[in-house]
Amino acid sequence: MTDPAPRPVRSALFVPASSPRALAKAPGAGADAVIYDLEDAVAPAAKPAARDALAGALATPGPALRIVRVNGLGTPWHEDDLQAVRALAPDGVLIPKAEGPAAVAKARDGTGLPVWAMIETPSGVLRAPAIAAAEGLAGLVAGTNDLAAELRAEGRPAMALALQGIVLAARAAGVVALDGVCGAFRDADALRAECAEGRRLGFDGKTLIHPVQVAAANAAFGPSDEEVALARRRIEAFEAMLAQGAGVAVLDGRIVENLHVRAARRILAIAGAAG
Ligand SMILES: CC(C)(COP(=O)(O)OP(=O)(O)OC[C@H]1O[C@@H](n2cnc3c(N)ncnc32)[C@H](O)[C@@H]1OP(=O)(O)O)[C@@H](O)C(=O)NCCC(=O)NCCSC(=O)C[C@H](O)C(=O)O
Ligand SMILES: [Mg+2]
Repeated sequence: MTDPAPRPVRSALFVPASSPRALAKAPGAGADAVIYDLEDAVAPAAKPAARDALAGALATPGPALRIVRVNGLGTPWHEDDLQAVRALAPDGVLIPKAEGPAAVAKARDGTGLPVWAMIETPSGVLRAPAIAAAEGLAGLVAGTNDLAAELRAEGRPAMALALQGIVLAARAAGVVALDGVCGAFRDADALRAECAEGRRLGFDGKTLIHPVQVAAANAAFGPSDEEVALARRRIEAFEAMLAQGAGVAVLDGRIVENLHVRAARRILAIAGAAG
């Protein structure tokens, strides 16, 4: 098992490519990634214009990772979307409703970009390990709205197995795992609770639908000051122990082993990258 790239993706803001105001606002929203959406946020009649609008939106590089969500395999827009994305060369392409590695290969071959895959159907959940292991796959994204509808599930607890399966598949393949959106975008408490739950499950970050949600996700999925301080102390304790020729250290009454040091280094890398 390898670890996801240290570039943090604590927050990934969906922005409808059909909304000029949102397109203008997204790069400055403070999210680690912006997902330019051509799929569900864009009405069928608006799709060609939304595709054209991406050229302007992606013209200026920004600090955020820039990913375009195309319409799915089997829709009338998929091929044109892939072609447009190849020409625009963002940082990645996101495929919705992924149900197998073939869809990943098609997106990778069609765009030449790292592929992100939404897991949001029962078949997608069951095949998440193969999707995550596909060549060129950078991350899995839980699509909790579609998934809830398809499962006829009510609320996140009813989707626990699926969410854990997505994290499990991502971890086994060493790719990033992003949690689904919190649709109640004016409800700060609901968002905080979902972020905390997502982090406990092991997700690296959360997808979002409104700029007002970015700060909470960055805070929840980034290491806290306490975590950074503890990580530093664990590394120091372990290195001091190594210098004395011992195999494990003890800090605050708890054992510190190699695995804790690896986790501590990852925390420091994320904290450093996130500034
Ligand atoms: C939900 C919204 C429709 C609300 O929009 P609005 O009513 O315009 O909100 P505000 O008036 O509060 O907006 C204030 C300003 O912020 C800009 N804005 C709003 N949302 C975004 C955004 N996502 N990115 C960038 N900027 C944004 C507005 O333009 C206002 O700007 P200004 O006028 O200049 O002040 C809207 O937030 C929205 O459309 N959100 C995205 C919805 C979306 O992308 N949905 C699809 C992805 S989620 C999904 O598909 C889940 C998954 O597939 C699953 O199955 O679970
Ligand atoms: Mg969806």
